[in-house]
Amino acid sequence: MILTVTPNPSLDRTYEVPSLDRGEVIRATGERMDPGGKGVNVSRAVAATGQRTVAVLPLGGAPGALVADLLDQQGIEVAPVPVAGATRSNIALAEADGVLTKINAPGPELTDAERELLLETVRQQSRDASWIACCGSLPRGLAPDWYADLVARTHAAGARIALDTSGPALLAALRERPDVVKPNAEELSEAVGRPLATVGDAVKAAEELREMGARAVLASLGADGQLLVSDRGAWFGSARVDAVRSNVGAGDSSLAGFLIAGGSGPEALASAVAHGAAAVRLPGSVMPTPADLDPAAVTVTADLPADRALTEPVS
Ligand SMILES: Nc1ncnc2c1ncn2[C@@H]1O[C@H](COP(=O)(O)OP(=O)(O)OP(=O)(O)O)[C@@H](O)[C@H]1O
Ligand SMILES: O=P(O)(O)OC[C@@]1(O)O[C@H](CO)[C@@H](O)[C@@H]1O
Repeated sequence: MILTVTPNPSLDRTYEVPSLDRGEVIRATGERMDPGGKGVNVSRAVAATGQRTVAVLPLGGAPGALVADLLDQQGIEVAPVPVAGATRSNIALAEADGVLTKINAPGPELTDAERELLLETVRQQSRDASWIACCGSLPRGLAPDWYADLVARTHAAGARIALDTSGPALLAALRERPDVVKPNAEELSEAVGRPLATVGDAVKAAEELREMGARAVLASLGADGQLLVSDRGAWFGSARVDAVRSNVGAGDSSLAGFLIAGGSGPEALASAVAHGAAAVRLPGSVMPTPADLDPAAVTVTADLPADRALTEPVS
């Protein structure tokens, strides 16, 4: 079973708009609602493959009830932590030319009792977990070392940890040796404090994250593909996508693909890339089913294209 932990889930509301004109009333041409938050998306993607997953998440207020309903409709097993504050709503504005603007709300502040209940729920659910994916930003009330503490506790109980977060929460948790971390290019650049212009720059940064404690680094580089750096070696994977519809949750879909394929080595990287490529062909944060995957379009190589310039360099 793959357990996911999303301390700050969201109701994701996507509006399709012709274009963004600041200061004007913009009439949306389409709208959709998805249960969101990075770990929630990982659970949705794992469940789409038929594997068992449980999502641990605080839920509160009317948006929280809606998230619970949407997850129920999708058949996702949830271990909810009731909280007094309302679950946040995150807004995505998708323009006709493909540009996506996101507004992520801070979310409710968790009380001491809610924080304890969240940890206790993770502890109870982690008994049958092969992997625990800890994902997303931390809500107010959880200190930056909250993930570090969770990694230390769950490692002691024998589960493997995948971590997808950023900033101080990522840096603190690295010290507890998570089994894999999944930064995107911006998060990787921020963690090492340098710009990334080439695949080689990303490889060096991933190696540095390993020196800081990560056992493996699965770095997602947007349209350029993904990189896996571990004690077994380093590989680069990519897949061509002709029509990108939405990249919301593509990283989460990738992490799910990586974990369901065993969570290490080139086969798991190939699965991560296939899931990322399939996710961007789908609208909003819809997660791919096995029928959406095109494994034949994926290339994985140990011959790293170090000099290749990143399509979207991070400055
Ligand atoms: N434009 C694209 N063309 C082809 N593949 C893409 C594109 N954008 C993303 N992907 C695939 O999806 C993966 C994840 O994308 P990205 O690096 O943007 O993740 P992310 O920033 O973590 O996303 P999120 O936080 O929304 O889940 C990429 O590594 C790649 O495999
Ligand atoms: O604010 P965070 O926790 O960093 O990210 C939250 C979020 O942007 O991540 C998911 C996509 O990866 C969305 O479902 C959700 O809205």
